[in-house]
Amino acid sequence: MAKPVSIEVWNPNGKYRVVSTKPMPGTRWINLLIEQDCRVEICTQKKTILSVEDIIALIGDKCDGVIGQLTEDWGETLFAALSRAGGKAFSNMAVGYNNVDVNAANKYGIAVGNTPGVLTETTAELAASLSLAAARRIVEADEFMRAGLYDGWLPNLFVGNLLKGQTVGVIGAGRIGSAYARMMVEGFKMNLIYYDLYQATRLEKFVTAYGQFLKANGEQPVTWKRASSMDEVLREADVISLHPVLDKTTYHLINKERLATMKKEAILVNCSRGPVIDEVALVEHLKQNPMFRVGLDVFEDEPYMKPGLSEMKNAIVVPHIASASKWTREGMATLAALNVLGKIKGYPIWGNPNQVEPFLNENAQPPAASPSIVNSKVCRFQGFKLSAASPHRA
Ligand SMILES: NC(=O)C1=CN([C@@H]2O[C@H](COP(=O)(O)OP(=O)(O)OC[C@H]3O[C@@H](n4cnc5c(N)ncnc54)[C@H](O)[C@@H]3O)[C@@H](O)[C@H]2O)C=CC1
Ligand SMILES: O=C(O)C(=O)CO
Repeated sequence: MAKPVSIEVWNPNGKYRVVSTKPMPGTRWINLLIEQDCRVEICTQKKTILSVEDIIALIGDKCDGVIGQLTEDWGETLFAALSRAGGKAFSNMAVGYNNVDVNAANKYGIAVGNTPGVLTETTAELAASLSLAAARRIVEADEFMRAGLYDGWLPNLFVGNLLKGQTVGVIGAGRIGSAYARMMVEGFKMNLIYYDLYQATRLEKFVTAYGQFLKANGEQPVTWKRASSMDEVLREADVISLHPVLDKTTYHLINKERLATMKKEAILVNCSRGPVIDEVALVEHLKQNPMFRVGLDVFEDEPYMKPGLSEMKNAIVVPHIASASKWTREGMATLAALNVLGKIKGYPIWGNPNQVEPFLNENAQPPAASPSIVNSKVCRFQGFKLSAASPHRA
């Protein structure tokens, strides 16, 4: 058993014990729990990634619910420990939950929450930033300036790619992929090609309408195409951004063979999960193709980078910050806390996890519901429909 970890306690006499494995931004999430008779314990240990043993120590003998992080390994061992402690709910403070073994949670009847929607635009904005930074070589140019190497304007200095009129490719056109596509199409007048298992109807309508608007104003219209295979996107697009979930079907989706099919001067952006790209193959491809550029927010073995990646001038690397805007991170904390609280209090599940705004309104009590439970079909909850008459907390 690991040594006891350091904690901060709020509302010590609360009836329900809720543990957060990390301090999270804002205080609304804490207040919402306290108002509903929860004792909130926040782990303040100076250790970025908690081990399974650390979390078992945090759960202790009595714990009603845990708010955890995507860096933690929520599998059989932790769900068994939470169940022994009387726990009913776990929520990731993340939309992605590839770190959670949902089957193990089901086995112990524990609800698993995630935090969709509140990070869509923030994450898409970072993907757009990386696309731009890669296209216009912003990081290389910044390093050059700071190194005192600039001695005057030159016709060939840091020449990059113009995005206007080029094709943006999106793999995984869900919430974030679609938001990114809209930004690139509207912001830079790029044409769209996308691949997803499902049709992105709203996105298609948006591009069609914007194309018509441009045409009516005497400009070249933008176009869209739903690709029948991922390879079609890789072959045709100039900038490709990855936004699928990480699962067995998307592990190493981008590998040596697929990199070879991409344009020599293409830009690849990844704000999904690191293992979607075979990072060793990527490093080799970057070495062989100096005009190929990448913008990476996520890595195969976080917090590490595969050997050679950090030396590549044609790679921009940032430390998994795509959802890091204040509003989003505070909102993620709120949704995660309300997922756990909802299950503890026996509230139903919100009908539409794509519309979580009512939970984020700081000027009103949130609905009496769990915003997003991914195993709701297995964990028994009452059905709950999103409507104007939705019950609100007193
Ligand atoms: N870097 C970061 O900080 C962040 C990363 N993420 C990652 O982004 C992912 C996507 O988030 P959302 O857009 O909210 O989820 P979403 O569920 O709305 O979108 C995921 C899309 O991927 C598609 N998909 C699944 N398997 C596929 C396959 N084999 N090929 C092509 N498409 C496939 C789905 O049909 C869906 O449309 C999350 O699961 C998470 O891992 C999310 C937020 C922040
Ligand atoms: O939400 C997620 O899935 C993240 O990666 C962090 O925002």
